[in-house]
Amino acid sequence: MTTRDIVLIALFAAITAVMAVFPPITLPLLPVPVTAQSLGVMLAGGVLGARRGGLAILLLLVLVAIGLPLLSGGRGGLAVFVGPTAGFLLGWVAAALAIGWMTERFWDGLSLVTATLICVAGGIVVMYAFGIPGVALAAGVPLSTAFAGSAAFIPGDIVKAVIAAAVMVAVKRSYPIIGQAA
Ligand SMILES: O=C(O)CCCC[C@@H]1SC[C@@H]2NC(=O)N[C@@H]21
Repeated sequence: MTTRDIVLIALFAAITAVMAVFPPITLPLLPVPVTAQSLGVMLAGGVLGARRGGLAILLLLVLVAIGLPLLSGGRGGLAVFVGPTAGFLLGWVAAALAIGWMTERFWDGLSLVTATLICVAGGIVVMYAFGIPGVALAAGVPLSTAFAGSAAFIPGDIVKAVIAAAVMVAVKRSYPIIGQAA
């Protein structure tokens, strides 16, 4: 781990935190907001790779846990880790790791299409695999309701996946971080 790695990890934790300035939007069925922060998660994994991307999101969650109001709506503190969005928060780390791992694996041929598919696989499939059971458990709703309620996030998350993919491809061209010697 170099000084540059630490700076990049802190930078992407900060970028994801800043995305909390967009007000949370609540949809019917579930007490889980639409948030721009899942875009930060995709960017962390897709630009930094698995290890640094996962650490960036972990750092953000540690700062949230110690009470900083870095989640949308100015939320923070330990309570969020037992609330209805706890599964999604855990899924953020898993998603950054998965997106980072897939980006490293497909680095040489990375195109807008590949990067979008990677962000959808990590930022929707992996993230929701943690979030849906988490919200069912914490909010006391059936898994089917958690599943149906979460489907409403998909269109927005696909838009975020395309934006993240465009950034990943642009960064790969101009300032590649993945695939570089530390
Ligand atoms: O702020 C929180 O406590 C976490 C919110 C998690 C929201 C999830 S992330 C995936 C899905 N897409 C969204 O826009 N919202 C949910």
